[in-house]
Amino acid sequence: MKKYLFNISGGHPRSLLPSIIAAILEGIVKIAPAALLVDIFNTIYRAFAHPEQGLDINRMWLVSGILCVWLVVEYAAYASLYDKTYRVAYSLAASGRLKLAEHIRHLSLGFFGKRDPGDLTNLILSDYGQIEHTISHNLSQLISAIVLPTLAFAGLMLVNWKMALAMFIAVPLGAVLLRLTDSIQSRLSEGHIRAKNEAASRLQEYLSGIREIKAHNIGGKRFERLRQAFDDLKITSIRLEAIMGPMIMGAMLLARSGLTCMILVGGYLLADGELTLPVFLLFLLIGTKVFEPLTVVLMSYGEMRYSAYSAKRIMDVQQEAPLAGTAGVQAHQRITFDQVTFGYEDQHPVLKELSFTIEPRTITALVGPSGSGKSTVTRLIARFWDVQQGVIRIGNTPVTAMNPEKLLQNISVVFQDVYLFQDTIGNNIRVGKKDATQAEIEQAARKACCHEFISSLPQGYDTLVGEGGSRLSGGEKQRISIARALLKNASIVLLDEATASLDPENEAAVQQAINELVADKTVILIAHRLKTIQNADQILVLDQGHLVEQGTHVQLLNRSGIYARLWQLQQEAEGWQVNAGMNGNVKLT
Ligand SMILES: Nc1ncnc2c1ncn2[C@@H]1O[C@H](COP(=O)(O)OP(=O)(O)OP(=O)(O)O)[C@@H](O)[C@H]1O
Repeated sequence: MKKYLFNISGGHPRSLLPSIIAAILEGIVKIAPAALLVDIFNTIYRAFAHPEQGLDINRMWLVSGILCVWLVVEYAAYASLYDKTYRVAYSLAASGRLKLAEHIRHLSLGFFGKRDPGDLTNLILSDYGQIEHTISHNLSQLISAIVLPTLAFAGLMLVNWKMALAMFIAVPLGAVLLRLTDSIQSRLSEGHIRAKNEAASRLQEYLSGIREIKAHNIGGKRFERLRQAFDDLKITSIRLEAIMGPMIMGAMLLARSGLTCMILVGGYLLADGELTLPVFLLFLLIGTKVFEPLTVVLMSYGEMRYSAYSAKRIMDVQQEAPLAGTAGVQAHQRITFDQVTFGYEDQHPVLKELSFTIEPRTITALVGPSGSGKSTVTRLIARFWDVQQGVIRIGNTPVTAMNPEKLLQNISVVFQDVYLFQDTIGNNIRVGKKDATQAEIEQAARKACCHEFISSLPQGYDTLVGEGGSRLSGGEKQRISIARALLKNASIVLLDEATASLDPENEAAVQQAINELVADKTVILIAHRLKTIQNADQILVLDQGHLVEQGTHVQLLNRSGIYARLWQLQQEAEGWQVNAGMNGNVKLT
């Protein structure tokens, strides 16, 4: 129970205290009128036993009056309970969701490789939703189910212990039966959450890949994966209800069988004269009232177990260690790779014993075949992952000792696939510097050659871009991301050259924007077209994770190695021209 409360409260069980106290008070308020009912029974019984005295109508008025006033007290207790539980439930879930999202941001990107996006979405939305429901509904029911029977048991023991024992004798048996189902429930909940995550991931894949699905006409196949995921979800949902339902029902009926037991015992005690009729009626009345919350809580037992599993999933992610490091970062420092070996999976290194130095304020180009590890080098400098062997230093400090946030303040990254937030263009540029003024934003946009096209839009910088920037062209998105980087003005620039897929006009604009960005910076550039890096201070040639050549453009050409071969190939490709004849045939010359 303690661990359950600890987990569902996100490690802050004290925050549940107001709602627990409110639930206990509400339980007491609910059971208290039972004592008045005894008095009414007695008054009526006396009137029947001694007809000559008649019914004490004044006492009936008095007790009814107190019961009326008590309704107001009950209302106040309910209102306080609702206020406390809903406030706590929604506050805990809201702050927990944000805390978790913030925590995830501090984890290495390796964490995201292990989890599906649907899994993480469900974790933040659905698992917290489950906990929200448990705190707002099930927790007060659980407290009622503990408080009411306990108080009733204690009180009734004083009235007639045999009847009290008979009434409650089966409750522990029901509880034991329920405990026995715990491991089955956990396994079923786990399977259900897994199926839910898979369905969410497949749905996300289907929706985000809808363009490719249409273009390649693969709807049927992809839809099959989606259908399969939803089928699995249906099967696990039915299995969860079909197996757990009868078990919970069984426990519930077992617990309630105490009522029958009590009626039998009461019959014998009445016959022996050990029990008076009013007391017997009192037991009957309280019996039905006490088993009510117990029944309700047993009906929600499955939900509570499910939320315990949701809470465990959340706690597991919260316990993932964020990237460590506290050291600050100085601008314009040398970057050193010293015998660096790294693999996304431990057994498969993609960079092998890599050593090189990048001097401040120089341009280093990374060249090599696809999959040789160029992007990985840039990701390691930004510490998206930590290396397994060797060390990367900026100045004399290993990046693993640096505070990841401070490190990233010193780095501008321009990816090939630009992601824009669903916000205005101005705010997308402001990502580079939170407190930037409109003038600074426009200045950065001018340098990045995008001010003109932004100004030509009807709402200018206030134009909303679609999700991921879907309403802008590739070149426009590139320039906006360069404007962001210009505004950030970090001393290290990691650049994935992206001009290859642009039309000549956009390419020239993006190239001009890049030239503005890299001035006086330490630049690490992933180069796909070698003609753009002839003036780089050094070129590192990677092949299957090894550094195979290093030097300037001229030095590497003279070595007649891989770089010279790649250069030759690209020169030949540049010489080709596409001539489309009148008949539409395409000819390479
Ligand atoms: N997130 C990841 N998880 C697992 N493996 C990865 C991941 N990213 C890249 N890899 C693998 O690491 C290797 C190096 O990839 P990397 O992206 O660094 O190469 P690259 O030289 O930049 O390739 P390209 O020029 O095609 O972009 C490849 O074999 C790739 O499949």
